[in-house]
Amino acid sequence: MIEITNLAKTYGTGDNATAALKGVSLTINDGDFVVLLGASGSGKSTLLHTVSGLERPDSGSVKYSGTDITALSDDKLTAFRKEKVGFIFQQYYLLPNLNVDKNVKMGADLAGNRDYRKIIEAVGLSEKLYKFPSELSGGEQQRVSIARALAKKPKVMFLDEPTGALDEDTGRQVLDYICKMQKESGFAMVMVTHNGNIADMADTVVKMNSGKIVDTYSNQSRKTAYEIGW
Ligand SMILES: Nc1ncnc2c1ncn2[C@@H]1O[C@H](COP(=O)(O)OP(=O)(O)OP(=O)(O)O)[C@@H](O)[C@H]1O
Repeated sequence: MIEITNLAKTYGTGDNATAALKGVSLTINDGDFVVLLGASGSGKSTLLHTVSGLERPDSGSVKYSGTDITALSDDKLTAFRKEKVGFIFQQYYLLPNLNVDKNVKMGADLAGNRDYRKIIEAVGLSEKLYKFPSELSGGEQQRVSIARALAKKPKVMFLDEPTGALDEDTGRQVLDYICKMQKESGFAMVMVTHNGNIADMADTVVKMNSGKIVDTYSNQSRKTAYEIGW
């Protein structure tokens, strides 16, 4: 369980100050799929970054099963990110000089996971094992980044606009892969998206405005990537 309490973060100072988070509290249960919605600049990415330990908040706490990651030293926070969380971003951050196999192996090595070829197969890239990122389509590159994140066997997966750069067909395919993997592995997922339809796939939907949570609701049942509008 992740307990987020009174999280606040301001960028810049004086006339340049922007309060990106103004006291956000939220509980994320194990295995939950949470979708974060809100207008541009409402604080979604800042929330994702502070909850995942990529950035430090100014105040408030983020407790993973009781451990407050905001109180960890830099070294311990880095170790926490390596061991516990996975990231999938709109930009894929693949290493251009490593082939598909090696890019995914990098994630797998962090978790001592020798079974990572199965994940490459599950995202449908077994045929592309020795291709370099520049030789792949956008959707294929995104699937490599998903496979790399999954290979870490994270407890929580953070996704920032994972389908933002993809066409509808590829976007649905990628979301379907992610959800299948989530069902199998049982990790929690927190996804930022501008596509409001994806909210129908979530357990919990959180709406942000101006650095605050303005609405939270749960869906009775989750739709699949092929059942939602686009
Ligand atoms: N590194 C930064 N330096 C200064 N201001 C920042 C920084 N990162 C974010 N901000 C500001 O904080 C506010 C919240 O930004 P954030 O990226 O969290 O919003 P968002 O809801 O994710 O937006 P988008 O949907 O456009 O990605 C915005 O006003 C933004 O300009």
